[in-house]
Amino acid sequence: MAASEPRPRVDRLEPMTTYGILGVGSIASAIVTGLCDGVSDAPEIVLSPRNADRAAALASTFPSVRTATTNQAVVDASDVVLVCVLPEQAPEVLRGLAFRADHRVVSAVAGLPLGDLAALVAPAQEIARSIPLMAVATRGGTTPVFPATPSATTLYDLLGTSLHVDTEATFDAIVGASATVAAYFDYLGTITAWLADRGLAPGDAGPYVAATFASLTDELSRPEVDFGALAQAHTTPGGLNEQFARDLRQAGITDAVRRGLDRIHARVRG
Ligand SMILES: NC(=O)C1=CN([C@@H]2O[C@H](COP(=O)(O)OP(=O)(O)OC[C@H]3O[C@@H](n4cnc5c(N)ncnc54)[C@H](OP(=O)(O)O)[C@@H]3O)[C@@H](O)[C@H]2O)C=CC1
Repeated sequence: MAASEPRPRVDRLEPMTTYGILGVGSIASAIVTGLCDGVSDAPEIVLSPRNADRAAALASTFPSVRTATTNQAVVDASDVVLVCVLPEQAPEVLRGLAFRADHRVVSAVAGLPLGDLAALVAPAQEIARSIPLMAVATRGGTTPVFPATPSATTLYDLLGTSLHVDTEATFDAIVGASATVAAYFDYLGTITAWLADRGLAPGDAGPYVAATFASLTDELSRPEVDFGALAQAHTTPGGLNEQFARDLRQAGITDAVRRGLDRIHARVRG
């Protein structure tokens, strides 16, 4: 199945769950799309009013989606509240809202610790952090959740697979690891620019590099993925892949990646 083709939904939705979403940006749009696109019994979803154009576009595309007039109206109408605002916006947005004890809260906000989140949404008890990626739009996301509350695991199993994480420190390490995507594209961009500098038309260089790495997707899709074995499988002794990997290691790239991750982890842990 192509990566962009929506997967069939696994039917594990609790009956009558209404999702409320605070912050209708990129990740919220992906979640709404994954919950609703091609789904005949999509859940009711209530969107916060800010970013009205994006909310209106989702509401007009999916019949079970509507926009509330205030953030409090989103919370009042919802069983499960998804927090999808930016980290710096979250305390102010949540502080002004009244939650019920039976509200379930799932936060996508990177860097907002569970304890701080719990204080902001009190008296709600069932609270989880999560790291959704854009693949949730096609129900192909693997989403780390901490703790693995029923509402968080149900939601992300509908959107692909939930990954249950045991401690908040490990969860924050995954937040750090998820910050490596821009660097990955920068790496591919560097290879593309280098090829263009050596005469390949820029319009051909990008698609060539993209196709080279896209062709590896199947190898990444296996549940028992082993990066050491994959590296070995792509290495001929004395060959070009071996030389390039050695050059990068000797230049300190591996250590730089670890140091960068350490710095991100420290930042996420505050
Ligand atoms: N994008 C991603 O791949 C991932 C994102 N996340 C997390 O998800 C969260 C959202 O990220 P992302 O979707 O990329 O960010 P966006 O900036 O795209 O979305 C945030 C949205 O929140 C809205 N907003 C701001 N203030 C309020 C408010 N008072 N009430 C209601 N809505 C408000 C913003 O509106 P406006 O534009 O008008 O300011 C914007 O639409 C972040 O905390 C991020 O850490 C986590 C994993 C992956």
